[in-house]
Parts: sequence; structure tokens; C-alpha cells
Amino acid sequence: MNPYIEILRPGNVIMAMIAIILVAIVAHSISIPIILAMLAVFFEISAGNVINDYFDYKIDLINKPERPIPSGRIGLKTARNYAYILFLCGTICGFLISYLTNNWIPFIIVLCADIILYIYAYKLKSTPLIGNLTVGFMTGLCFAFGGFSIGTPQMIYTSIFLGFFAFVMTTAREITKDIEDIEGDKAEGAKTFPILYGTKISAIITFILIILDCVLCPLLYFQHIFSILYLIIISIAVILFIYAGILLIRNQNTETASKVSKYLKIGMLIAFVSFAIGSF
Ligand SMILES: CC(C)=CCC/C(C)=C/CC/C(C)=C/CC/C(C)=C/COC[C@H](O)COP(=O)(O)O
Ligand SMILES: CC(C)=CCC/C(C)=C/CC/C(C)=C/CC/C(C)=C/COP(=O)(O)OP(=O)(O)O
Ligand SMILES: [Mg+2]
Repeated sequence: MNPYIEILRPGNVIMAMIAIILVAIVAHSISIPIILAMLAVFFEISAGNVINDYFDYKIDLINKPERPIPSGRIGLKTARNYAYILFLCGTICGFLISYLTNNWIPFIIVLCADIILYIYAYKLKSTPLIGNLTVGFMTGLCFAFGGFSIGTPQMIYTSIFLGFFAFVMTTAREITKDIEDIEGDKAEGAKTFPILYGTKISAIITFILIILDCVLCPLLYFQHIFSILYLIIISIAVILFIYAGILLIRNQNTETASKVSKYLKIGMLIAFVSFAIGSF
């Protein structure tokens, strides 16, 4: 793959854009602001990923040497400039949404995203738990951003509700990723939660977060946000989430953590399908 596309982490970018599409599907509305919101998320998360790889260059030499910067396919300075251009494009999209809707909240959210994504990559990543909560929060914010770009009180409420589930599950996955990356993070002197408090307690926290999401997710049906079809499809995701959580409680080696991280992502994709089909 072209390294300039690879460094954006297209899979995650597409998932985040789907989150905005889902908000549009739930609202049964497609408009210029929602298309701009998709573009803003595309640029912001891409920028976040590039700046993350820029600051994590040394850690990734150990954990992920095949990535574009440590493998030498993109220069360090080029990556930094690339991230700045992506941040600028995202900010312009945020400004346009606010200008067109006469509502400045989307623009403020994008400005906050610029600052948080930069600070996360620069410093927060190695701040135990706060770093994980930040990525979770940003991912949840993606849904809320879609809701605020539509602007109706009902959609703002619904999108924050959806964002809560994304926040909890993404935080669980981020802790799992820290368990997976423990070797390289240790070598670089990062103080992630598993390094400081151990992998067992990290796995227990991950499990609690997974169960929290799984127990609360029927609320999206009982609050009349989604139809019964949602409940049927989300059950498949719930089984996978719980299975992944149990695997991690049993074993916290790198291989298992990597598998669990993958399963959680697949569960998220199934949740996306349940949101889309449950909207009709
Ligand atoms: C029970 C229930 C209703 C769960 C639903 C959870 C849900 C809707 C999750 C969706 C999360 C979401 C919007 C993900 C988009 C992709 C994304 C931005 C993920 C965050 O990625 C950061 C990560 O560290 C990147 O790492 P990697 O994937 O290993 O490259
Ligand atoms: C609401 C708006 C406008 C944008 C939201 C943008 C989103 C969805 C951000 C969520 C995810 C995020 C914070 C991505 C960028 C940073 C990133 C790649 C974090 C994970 O990095 P590491 O913790 O270093 O893990 P890796 O080992 O995968 O590099
Ligand atoms: Mg990184």
C-alpha cells in the first residue's frame, strides 16, 4: 500500500466516517453539513494517526517496525508536515459546518480535537489511563460531532448516547492494546497502566468496561432509538465482546491481547451493522 495512505490507518478512518453515516441514517437525513462532518472526521483522525506515528517513531521501531516511518518509507519531517496539512483541512471543514448552520459548536469540537489529538500524541499516550480515556473520549465524540452537525435536540441526545457506548468500548480496547504493546512501551520508558499496575488488573478493568457496555446496550432499544432488529444483531456482538473479555482475563500475553483487540474491533463493526439495520 502507498505509505501516505497506510499511515492514515484507512480501516480506522473508514470506521470513524461510518460513525457519522450512522448518525445520518438514524436521523434519516443527509445534508451538506453532515457530508462536511464526514470529511472533518476523515481529516482529523488521519491527522491524529500521522502525528501519533510521528511522536511514536522510536516506540514503533520495536512494536510496529513495519509502519511507514520506522520502515523508512516516510521521513520524519515529511510526516509532521503531512499531519499539519491534514489538521488544517479538518479545521476548515469544521469552520464550514458552523458557518453554514450558524452553530459554532461543530467548529469548537474540531478545534478541541486538533488540540487533544496533538497533546495525546505528544504526551498523554504515556499517561496511565488518561491516555486510554482520551482515545475513548475522542472516538465517542465522533458520534456526538455528527449529532451536533445535524443540530436537532433529539439527534444531539441520541448521538451522545451512541458516543457513550463507543467511549466505553474503545477505552477497553485501548487498555488491551497497552497490554499488547507492553514490551516496546517499557523499553521507551512509557508509563502505561499495564506497566505500572500489571496486566492482570488491566485485564479486569477491560472486562468490567466490556460488561458495562454489554449490560447497558439494550437501553438503545428500550429508549426507542432502534428497532428489535438492533437487539437481535447486537446480541452477536455482545457474545463476541464477552468472549474476548474472558480470553483476556485468562491470559494477558501479547498474542492474546492482540487477538482480543481484533475481536473487539470486529464486535464494533457488528455493532455498526446493528445500528444501521435497527434504524429501519
Ligand atoms: C455494546 C455496544 C453497543 C458497543 C458499541 C461500541 C461502538 C459503537 C464502537 C465504535 C467505535 C468507533 C466509532 C470506532 C472507529 C474507529 C476508531 C477511531 C478507533 C479508535 O482507534 C484508536 C486506535 O488506537 C487505533 O488503533 P488500531 O486500530 O490498532 O490501529
Ligand atoms: C470529533 C472529531 C472532529 C474528530 C474525532 C477524531 C477521532 C475519531 C479520534 C479517535 C481516535 C484517535 C484519538 C486517533 C488518533 C490517535 C491514535 C492513533 C491513537 C492510538 O495510538 P497509540 O496509543 O500510540 O497506539 P498505536 O500503537 O496503534 O500507535
Ligand atoms: Mg502510536
